[in-house]
Amino acid sequence: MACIQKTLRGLGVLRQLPRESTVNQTYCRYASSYKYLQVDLDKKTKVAHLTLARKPANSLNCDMMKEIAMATNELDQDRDCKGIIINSCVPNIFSAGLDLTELYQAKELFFQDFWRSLQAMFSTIYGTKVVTMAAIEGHAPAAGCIIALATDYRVMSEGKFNIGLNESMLGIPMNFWVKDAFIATCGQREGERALQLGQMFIPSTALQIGLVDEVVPQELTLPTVQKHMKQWVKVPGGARGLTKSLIRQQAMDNLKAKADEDLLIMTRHMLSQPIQNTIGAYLENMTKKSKR
Ligand SMILES: CCCCCCCC/C=C\CC(=O)SCCNC(=O)CCNC(=O)[C@H](O)C(C)(C)COP(=O)(O)OP(=O)(O)OC[C@H]1O[C@@H](n2cnc3c(N)ncnc32)[C@H](O)[C@@H]1OP(=O)(O)O
Repeated sequence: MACIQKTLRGLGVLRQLPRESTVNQTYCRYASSYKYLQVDLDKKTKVAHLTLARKPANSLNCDMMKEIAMATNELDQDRDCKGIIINSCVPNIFSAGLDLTELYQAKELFFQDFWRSLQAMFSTIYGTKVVTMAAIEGHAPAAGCIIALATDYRVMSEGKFNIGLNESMLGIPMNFWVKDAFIATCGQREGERALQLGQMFIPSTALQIGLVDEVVPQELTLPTVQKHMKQWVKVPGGARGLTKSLIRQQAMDNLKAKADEDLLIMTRHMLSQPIQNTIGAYLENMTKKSKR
């Protein structure tokens, strides 16, 4: 917890977090606190479900990313929470990645807030001591994939879904902490290939390269994650949590140390005319596609 708070403070996000909620004995303590999430903590199992709930595609706008960081931070501090399952209430879409409508023609100040919120969302999930798992019941491109990469265990549904980091296909260069998270999960060779090509993977290939840990029929995705979570939370939390920190601390420290530099580089790239043109064209295509 101290580690996450230090990082969030470093990223300038902690001051935006709400004060710790007052403890009450309700079953779902967090249920109505968020606009774009449903957060339910089961005090018996000590497992929370953090459900992404921004229709139509769970595209991640600035406020939603802040909410995800806040909710994860709140659960991280809750003695009644040992595990967080991230899933989606949008059929066939885990998350469509960053909200491109907010990135298009963004003002610099807004973009900075947006990018810091992305950094905070990732580092809060990546750095929490509690067990985190993703139930990926549909598409998970770009920042959707980044949320999944931040967790400890990923189960994806069979089907015509894609997961991966397609940024270079959008003309957008990869940044260091996303690259590091991908390579930590899939290895150097896959990283070199997949990130340069901006490759998206169908579930079976994602499984082969280690991007997800299991692929199951869609209706079994959440139950499978719940089954694994039950096992993981039985491991003594102190030892497991410290082991997790030991493994992830270096990446957390790097992100904290280089967050401002990352922001500067991404501001320059993302607000540049060529990338703005690409995002504009991409949005136009999506609008045409959904009118068809
Ligand atoms: C950009 C910075 C990069 C820097 C590199 C560092 C790493 C940064 C991290 C991440 C970068 C990103 O996340 S960029 C976003 C990339 N996302 C995508 O490329 C996905 C785009 N969407 C899709 O491919 C598809 O929508 C889908 C496969 C997710 C689902 O397809 P489906 O056919 O089921 O649905 P529709 O395409 O009709 O979409 C429904 C609805 O949602 C809107 N939508 C979808 N995606 C986005 C989005 N990313 N932002 C905003 N809006 C989105 C789409 O327009 C439809 O809207 P309408 O119904 O209103 O038309």
